[in-house]
Amino acid sequence: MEGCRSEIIFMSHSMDVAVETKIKDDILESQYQKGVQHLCESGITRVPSKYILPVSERPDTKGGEKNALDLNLKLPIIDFSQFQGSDRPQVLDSLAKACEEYGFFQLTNHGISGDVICSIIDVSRRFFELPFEERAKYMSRVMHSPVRYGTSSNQNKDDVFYWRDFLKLTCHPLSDVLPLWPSSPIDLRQVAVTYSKQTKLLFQILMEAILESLGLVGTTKNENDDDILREFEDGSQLMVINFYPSCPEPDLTLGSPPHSDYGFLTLLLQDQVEGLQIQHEGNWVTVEPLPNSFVVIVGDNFEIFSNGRYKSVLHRVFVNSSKSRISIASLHSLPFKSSVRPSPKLIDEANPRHYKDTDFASFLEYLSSCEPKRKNFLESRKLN
Ligand SMILES: O=C(O)CCC(=O)C(=O)O
Ligand SMILES: [Fe+2]
Repeated sequence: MEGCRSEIIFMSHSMDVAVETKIKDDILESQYQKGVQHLCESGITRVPSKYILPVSERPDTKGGEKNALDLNLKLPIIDFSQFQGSDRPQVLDSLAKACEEYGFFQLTNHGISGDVICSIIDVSRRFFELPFEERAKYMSRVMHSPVRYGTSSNQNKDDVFYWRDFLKLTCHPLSDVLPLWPSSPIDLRQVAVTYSKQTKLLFQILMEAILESLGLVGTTKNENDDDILREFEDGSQLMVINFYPSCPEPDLTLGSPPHSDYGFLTLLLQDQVEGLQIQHEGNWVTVEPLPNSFVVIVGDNFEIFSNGRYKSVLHRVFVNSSKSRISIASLHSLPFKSSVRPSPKLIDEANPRHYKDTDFASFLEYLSSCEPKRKNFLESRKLN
């Protein structure tokens, strides 16, 4: 009898512990869902276990953190002003080489003024400095909300969280989405509209040049060649403002996991703080910030459209212990309802079709069904 009683007491005690632990975990989980900035404001001095990556995925392992100089690499830089002049054929060659070998390049002299660039970085910083309650108005766990303040990479799915908060703004069709954008800071809408319109235009001009580098549009244009360019006029555009607070133990975590971007091209603006790395020949290479330039990233849709000739590039973000970092990604693709498929002109006997058709709905389905790590979505679109 006595033994039985103590067993019951022991059981109810261990149940209390289990319930208590569960309640504690739930409270902590709801704290993490509020974002890294909120966590930092509570005065933490260590990285909570929720953000600690397995050793093999930390920034200083897995191929090592390298800069281009150590690897004897010259990361591609394209001077946009040369597109217009007599050097256009050579610049198109460099463009093709960058997209084939690296899946990215840095773009200088692109024509978007320093003022527009400073203003968007400045207003983004002010947004993340707002009181939490103001930012929280835009918090949503629904992946495709037109406006979404969130944290980590996929906060509904990530076991380990990443050291990033973000504000995602759908930019098209502008008149529908603008009233949903944050009304504070007071100048955010106006600054972000100017920035999104100018990056959209830059994307369209770049697309024309890149299609020319693939031999798909050119001096002898025909009607079909222009179809895709016309589709881009009404294409999708998403702006993601990323904020990476400084981190007390940056070696244990990442700001963003290795991933490729979904669309055709991403025009990425980074402030002067290092963090972005691209994967090249198995190494993680830091893309040093170049003042007033864009990092142009080839996305999954473009790899599919080019039938594998241009490569969507894996990239990730590391954080540091002294400075917060801001980046603004402008992601461009065809209209959400369009299908993306390899261009028929890039398919022949020697180079058969390598990818299935895809659309945005299947991407969203993929996102809600599994962890968006590495190149899995693109892998799922590959034939054979
Ligand atoms: O912050 C960065 O440099 C990269 C951000 C990024 O990869 C993204 O928003 O898709
Ligand atoms: Fe990205």
